[in-house]
Amino acid sequence: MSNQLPVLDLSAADGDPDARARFRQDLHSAARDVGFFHLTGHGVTEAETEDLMRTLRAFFALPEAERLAVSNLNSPHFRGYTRTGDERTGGSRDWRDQLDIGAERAPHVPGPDEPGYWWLEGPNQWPDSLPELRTAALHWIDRLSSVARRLLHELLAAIGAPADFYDDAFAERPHLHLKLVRYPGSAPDGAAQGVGAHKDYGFLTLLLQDEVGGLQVEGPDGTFLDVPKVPGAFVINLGELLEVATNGYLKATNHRVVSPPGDRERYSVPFFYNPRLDARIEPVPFAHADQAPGVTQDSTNPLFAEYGRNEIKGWLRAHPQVARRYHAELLNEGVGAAR
Ligand SMILES: O=C(O)CCC(=O)C(=O)O
Ligand SMILES: [Fe+2]
Repeated sequence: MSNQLPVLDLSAADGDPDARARFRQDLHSAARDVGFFHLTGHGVTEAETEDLMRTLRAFFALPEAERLAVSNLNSPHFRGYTRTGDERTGGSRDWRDQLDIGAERAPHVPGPDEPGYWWLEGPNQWPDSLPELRTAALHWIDRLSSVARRLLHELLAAIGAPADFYDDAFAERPHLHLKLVRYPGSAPDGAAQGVGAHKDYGFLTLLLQDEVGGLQVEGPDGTFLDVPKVPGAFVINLGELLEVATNGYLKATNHRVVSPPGDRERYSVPFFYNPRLDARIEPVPFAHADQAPGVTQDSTNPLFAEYGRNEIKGWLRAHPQVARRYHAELLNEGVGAAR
């Protein structure tokens, strides 16, 4: 099955009251029933998108040595380039390479009384020979945060919650995260795992994908549906913190990427709209709170209301080499127990 997800037009939120009410209704159902949808009317132009994609292609076309010069094995902050095959999801090897980028900040080495998740704050690594990458990526982070902020406000209003309820959680030092990703065709052993089934850890993910396809979302009956590209649209999905925030009324949805056939490459750019690492996500009061079933109980993937804890569990299990090299003490404490 394909193309089953709703397409929502964010510009309707600024339209007449009827259009806005309809938009919120559709947003409410899409977020509650599937947790995945396409978003148009976001205001990001084709030229901006083309600019980012051109830079992304230039990055992956660099000689491997230049990509490895910014390897995340150099970074206790999990920033930089991950080689194909070095990342794991669901305990199995993913077949993609990627560059992890976040807000540009000085390293935050946690003191003895500070939680280990402060390691996630730190500088990015940029390839010397592609200075335009830094400009394009930081611009994209800026643009998409304002789209995500509007969307989160609309979503909260749509479920009958105060739209600004989480503004403090995002104030000053939101832990924004961008990934440039390449799926380089199928792995030699024929395993089809581009990235294994998982949920995202924060509030909202805004994904730009090319035409190749392979992204799949898990439906309520456990089968995975294709999410083909809709021109001009971002794919939006809800992360674990929105599930925590609404006590399970909204669900973080499992998704995965199946490797493209043969040596066909696929590119994607997920942007994760995340709050401050030390934000504690209090339950939001909202109109349907009495229908909330509680958050998903999964002993292999506990959900934490303190965002930094929820985030670092994911990094430690996805990047075992970085974890072993720099964070043995966190592994020993059981932070990010494998799933
Ligand atoms: O590449 C994609 O389409 C999705 C990637 C993804 O789900 C992730 O990196 O969290
Ligand atoms: Fe994801």
